[in-house]
Amino acid sequence: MDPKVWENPMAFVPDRFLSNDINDGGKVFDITGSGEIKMMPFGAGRRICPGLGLAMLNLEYFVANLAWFFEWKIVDRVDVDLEEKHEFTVVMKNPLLAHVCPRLR
Ligand code: HEM
Repeated sequence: MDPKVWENPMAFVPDRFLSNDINDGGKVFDITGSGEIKMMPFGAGRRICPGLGLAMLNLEYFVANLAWFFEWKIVDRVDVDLEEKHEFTVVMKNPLLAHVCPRLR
């Protein structure tokens, strides 16, 4: 992949969360801010969230279930737009529109 795409924080490159370094063979993305700070949803340092491990397990389970039980489709003629805006936190400028249907068993 072109490294310039990788460096653009707005580009849809979920693989960036597999590694801190595209050449290191899949080391896990550091969300603890112990090396460099790229993303620290649980804070960093001495007061880092002690529930980090529990929260990550739950989030993976939650997202896996959303993908397993529902079919997700974008709304016709509305592209996914990753542009952001600053409110209390950073949010999507144009919220994601999706059709969500239960998968038939
Ligand atoms: C997605 C879920 C969660 C997020 C995003 C989150 C995020 C955070 C953040 C940003 C802090 C502040 C860290 C700092 O001051 O540097 C924090 C603190 C804390 N979190 Fe979480 N947390 C989550 C889940 C949990 C869970 C599941 C528990 C407990 C079971 C927990 C317990 C705590 C406690 C006790 C603190 C205070 C730590 C201190 O001040 O020393 N959190 N969390």
